[in-house]
Amino acid sequence: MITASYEGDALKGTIRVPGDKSISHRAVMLGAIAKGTTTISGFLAGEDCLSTIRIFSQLGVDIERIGTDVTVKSPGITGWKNPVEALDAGNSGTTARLLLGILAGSNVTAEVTGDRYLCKRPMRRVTTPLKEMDARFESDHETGTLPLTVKGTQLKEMSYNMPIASAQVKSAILFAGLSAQGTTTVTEKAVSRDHTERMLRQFGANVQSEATSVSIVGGQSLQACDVKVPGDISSAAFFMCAAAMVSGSSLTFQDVGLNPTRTGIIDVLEDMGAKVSIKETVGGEGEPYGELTVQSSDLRGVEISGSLIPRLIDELPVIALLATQATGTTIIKDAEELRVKETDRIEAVCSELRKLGASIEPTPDGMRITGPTKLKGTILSSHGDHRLGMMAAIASLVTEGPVQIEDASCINVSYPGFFDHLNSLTQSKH
Ligand SMILES: O=C(O)C1=C[C@@H](OP(=O)(O)O)[C@@H](O)[C@H](O)C1
Ligand SMILES: C=C(OP(=O)(O)O)C(=O)O
Repeated sequence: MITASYEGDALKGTIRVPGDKSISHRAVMLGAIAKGTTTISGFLAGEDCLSTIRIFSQLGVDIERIGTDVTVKSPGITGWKNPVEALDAGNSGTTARLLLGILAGSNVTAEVTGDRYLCKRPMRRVTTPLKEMDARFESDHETGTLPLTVKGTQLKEMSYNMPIASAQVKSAILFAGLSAQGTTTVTEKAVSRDHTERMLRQFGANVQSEATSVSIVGGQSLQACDVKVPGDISSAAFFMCAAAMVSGSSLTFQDVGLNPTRTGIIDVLEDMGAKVSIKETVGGEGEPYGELTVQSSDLRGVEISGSLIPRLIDELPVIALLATQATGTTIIKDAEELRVKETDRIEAVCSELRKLGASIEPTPDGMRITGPTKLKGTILSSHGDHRLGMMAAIASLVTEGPVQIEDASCINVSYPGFFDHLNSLTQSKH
């Protein structure tokens, strides 16, 4: 149990959040598919991305990590070997789903598993379309969940209309398409994060994007390269929301990722009345990043829905907290995907924020929050979900009395050093 006691502390200063989780996973994966040496700087050494490193090491890729610098030396996908033990993705949905797509067209047979949370999350969203490409999966249960055995085989092309906006599903199919015969196309209902497409191009692949469709020609080989990972805007979001809601705050984020498919949080903060300024340093085909400053302000409730949802899906727990401090009602809809994350984030966010006295109601595809409410500290559970754990810690900035957090160690999944940053930014006597 961790006690978070930061009542009313303004956040001030400059922060560099750890590397982007989605980009770190993909850098290791593409480095492992390409033959040769890939270097990664700014890698996120959180538990999820360490699971990805461990798995590709088991497949025979030589991966060395010193802090946030990683070197991937690979014989290329055709040189991978069958792992002796199951590939354990831990808590990481991204690792598991992208891996299923990559292994489907490899010449490896492997069992993929995960922790007790991941083994409950749906995998048919990737295995069903991959089977249309002739992928082979075996399991001794009918639930469509992990553990699953993949028997790599020659895949065929496919055109797939995705029923949900999910970068994990899109990426799994694009990775399978890379080793399939012919051209594979995926079409989304709304654009999800495009890190896979951008990084495939960085590794020399020809990937065509048009509106909500992405196409890849199979049989291309990738060229190892150097990848720079910017700071994770989904991690920064916790402190962005904190700075927006605690009076007297002004916080600057350096080298934070500003990929437009991820910046929904900035749009929402601005809509709610927060002061945000941006200095973009790099654009173009790689990953845009830059400097961002957030200052506190009076906030108002807003509606968050439609194509905005995939651009801020992981930020919704902390946005719900923020909405408790805004005047009026915030409505989050079209976000049913929250129900199949590390936990059911609609039920878990509502039940934890209610314990603090928030006025928040779950709906089938989101939540309704009315504010502003003066919250009161108590014991909260992370439900084993890193984003819930960080939401609870940030809540303690606006509660009367401390928040005690059960099972806070899961925060290391995406944000190692989170409490060190919180302590240094609040500059109080912690
Ligand atoms: O592709 C990715 O790196 C991710 C995609 C999102 O999941 P979905 O694809 O399930 O929406 C997101 O929630 C997850 O944290 C990371
Ligand atoms: C949902 C998340 O990740 P994943 O799906 O990779 O477990 C997350 O980081 O909030």
